[in-house]
Amino acid sequence: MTTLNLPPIYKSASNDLRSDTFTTPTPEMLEAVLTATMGDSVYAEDTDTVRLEQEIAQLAGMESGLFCVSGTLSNQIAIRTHLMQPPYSILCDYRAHVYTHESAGLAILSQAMVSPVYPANGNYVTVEDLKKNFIPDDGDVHGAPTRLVSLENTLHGIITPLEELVRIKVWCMENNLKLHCDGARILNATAATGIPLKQYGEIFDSISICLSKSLGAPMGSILVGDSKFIKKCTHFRKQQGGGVRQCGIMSKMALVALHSNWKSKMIYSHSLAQEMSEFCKKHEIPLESPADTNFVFIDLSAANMDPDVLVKKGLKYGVRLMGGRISFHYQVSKETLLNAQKAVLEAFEYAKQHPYKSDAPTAVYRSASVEGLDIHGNQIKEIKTFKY
Ligand SMILES: Cc1ncc(COP(=O)(O)O)c(C=O)c1O
Ligand SMILES: C[C@@H](O)[C@H](N)C(=O)O
Repeated sequence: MTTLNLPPIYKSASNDLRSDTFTTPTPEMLEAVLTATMGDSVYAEDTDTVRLEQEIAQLAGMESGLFCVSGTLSNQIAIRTHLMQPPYSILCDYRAHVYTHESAGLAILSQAMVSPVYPANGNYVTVEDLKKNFIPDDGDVHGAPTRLVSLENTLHGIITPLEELVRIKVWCMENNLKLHCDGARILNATAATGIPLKQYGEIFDSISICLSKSLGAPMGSILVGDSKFIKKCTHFRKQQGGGVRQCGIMSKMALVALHSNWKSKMIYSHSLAQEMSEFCKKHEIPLESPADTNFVFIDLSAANMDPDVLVKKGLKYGVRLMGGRISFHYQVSKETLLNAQKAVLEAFEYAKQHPYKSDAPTAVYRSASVEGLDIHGNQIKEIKTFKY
């Protein structure tokens, strides 16, 4: 095994709590690239990619898998493939990524209306919530009948209980609805609950499984479903520019991540989130939702906390934050957790003296670096306000 002399750019994301998307490739992943297969993936000729797709599909108990360069692409082509003959609509949580953060893909690619669902329990959607927002295909020309339910598990790090997923599945079958899972962090759910991915696979018609989130690969997702469905998704993937050539470079790094002890890595990140959650509770810092897995969501409005102050406190302690969402992943160090706790507590104490109220719409994520540089590398005059 050669020892690559990596340039500093490959610094680990040990102090980056903006998202679990910020993990950087490990030296082992980079070494593996040197022996990656080099087939053209548009023709499904790349052995490492085919292997990755098959391994993930098998893990999920599904017939086929398809490599997508992003979770957004994976979600959008899945939903597009399930839907036939508009007008139609989909049901999803009002916070769902497919609805709020995929650039209106549902409206543009699928021509779908969305009925956003507000869970009565505040955390995860139940079948009762869905029934309240269901649009029947009863011939009424005013409506866009519900054709698909898209769930996100985990959503904001919250796990939907298996029994609720089963209840939703039964209802979907009774109403001839497709059921998709945005499983960007379904591996976190399976690591936290011990429920095999295959059991989730029995419930959903399709699952988008991100490689680039807590699993720690640098890129990509695997969309799983039955073979006929995946064959059609391949068509939409090409249409959307997702047919990539020598994909083995990416697939080999994902295989390294998949063959590592990913469950214990995720459980470690969940333990950090738990420590942060307990710390917040100890100091009566309000949280938006339970820290079931790798996220802690500070309730900024209840805390009267200015997200910009929190981000700046983070920088003071050498921690990268984006706002009230604090994201943990396996590369985060214990030292970073302690520094983040200092930053959060100081921001909370500051908020007591300078309560922050804002009715302005706030972005949830940001595309600019928290180090004060925008995406073009120009110095940001001031850090933008955003919700998380
Ligand atoms: C829940 C969820 N779904 C889907 C995505 C989209 O994944 P990608 O960023 O790879 O498009 C993300 C963000 O990365 C996400 O957080
Ligand atoms: C920014 C957002 O799209 C990404 N999925 C995240 O959770 O960080």
